[in-house]
Amino acid sequence: LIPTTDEDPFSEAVLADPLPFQHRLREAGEVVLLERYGVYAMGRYDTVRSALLDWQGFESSAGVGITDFRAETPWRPPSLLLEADPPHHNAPRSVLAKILGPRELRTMAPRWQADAETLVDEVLSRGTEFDAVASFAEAFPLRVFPDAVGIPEAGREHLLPYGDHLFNTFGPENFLVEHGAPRIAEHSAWVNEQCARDHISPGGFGDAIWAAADRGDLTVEQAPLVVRSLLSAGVDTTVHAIGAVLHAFATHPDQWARLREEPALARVAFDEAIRLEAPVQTFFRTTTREIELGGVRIPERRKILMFLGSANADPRHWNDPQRFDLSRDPSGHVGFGMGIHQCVGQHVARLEAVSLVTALARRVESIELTAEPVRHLNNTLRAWKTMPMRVRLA
Ligand code: HEM
Ligand SMILES: CC(C)Cc1ccc(C(=O)O)cc1
Repeated sequence: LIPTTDEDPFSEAVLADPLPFQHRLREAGEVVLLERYGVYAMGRYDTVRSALLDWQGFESSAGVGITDFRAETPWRPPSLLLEADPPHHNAPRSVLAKILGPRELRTMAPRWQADAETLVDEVLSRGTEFDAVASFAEAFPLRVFPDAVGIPEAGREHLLPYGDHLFNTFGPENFLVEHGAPRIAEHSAWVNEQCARDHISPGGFGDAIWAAADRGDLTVEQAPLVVRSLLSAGVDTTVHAIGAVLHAFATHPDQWARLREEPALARVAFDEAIRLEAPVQTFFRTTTREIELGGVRIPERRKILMFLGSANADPRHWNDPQRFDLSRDPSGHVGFGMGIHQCVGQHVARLEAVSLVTALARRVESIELTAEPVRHLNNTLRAWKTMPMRVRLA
């Protein structure tokens, strides 16, 4: 007998507060049939982790959204990394892994740290009360990342809405997808234009991708799509990850005090916030054969919804999972995925967040919320729209 539920994980209520649904999902079994969509779901840590590692059984090339690319034409050409499996996945992945690796980023660390201090000084010069989303979570990634990719200044306002719609399209065509549909052609046209070689300035990530094509590590047809991956995956995710870190510290003042005593804790704080808040909550895989899990026989070619946020909050694997605790070892969390598709940009994201948090910790004694923060709803992302904050200067 297959555990089933007729709940809608993409409803406004569940997207606004997914924890109660995730608890019911974990309790219902290892694999649960979501009747409303005819797809299967998994919310426990062990099950999600093993499915992510089994890329042969649970493939990405049919898309990581609810639609099966074999049945429906995707709204944009599939990603050569996210929506590809070995062997096609291999070359684009190894090219990006080299470009976005921790060693390559070492040259950017001092520059991003200085940019973060400049931004913090600018914001604090205007006062000690502000909206942390607009002033920091959105402002910092948009200040450093497009320049690091090497795209022109004009039109960067297309980046956030492009990514927001992309992440919505991983879910069903609900109110959120309808909201973004009218302008996505315009955002998409701009994003695709920036991936062309003549829009990329020398020295950045985009230039390195085109250099890989010159070397023959990529074809010239693949290069623009690999640049598109950076513009698709590298903006909204870091914006909402920084929002998650700031929200975690603002709601756990004792952990902010610990960070100020030991600034090196900024790195583990980033991963602990990603574990706890999981800016990327869910995505799908597609079964390539009949798979039996938890006594449930999943037919082949069925979509499986992986709940990363739920896995990161599973009490079967984590002690006191809802606590933001800098003395915890968050390694093994699935907030960046796991296995061959694990986030190739995580070091970029970590460097952005650590740069900003370190700059704040130098100047700010304490942070607190001055009003209830407001959620930004998205079918995939867990995000804040506004986060009213007050700081006390050191
Ligand atoms: C904190 C911010 C971020 C989070 C939470 C995040 C999360 C993820 C997750 C969960 C995956 C796995 C997707 C899957 O298994 O299907 C992934 C893959 C990926 N991410 Fe990130 N990401 C972040 C930042 C970035 C940044 C800054 C970049 C680019 C600079 C990036 C580029 C990618 C790419 C290209 C993939 C596909 C990798 C592959 O399929 O081999 N991400 N990310
Ligand atoms: C969590 C992932 C779904 C984020 C992501 C988005 C887009 C791409 C791409 O390659 O376009 C890669 C990764």
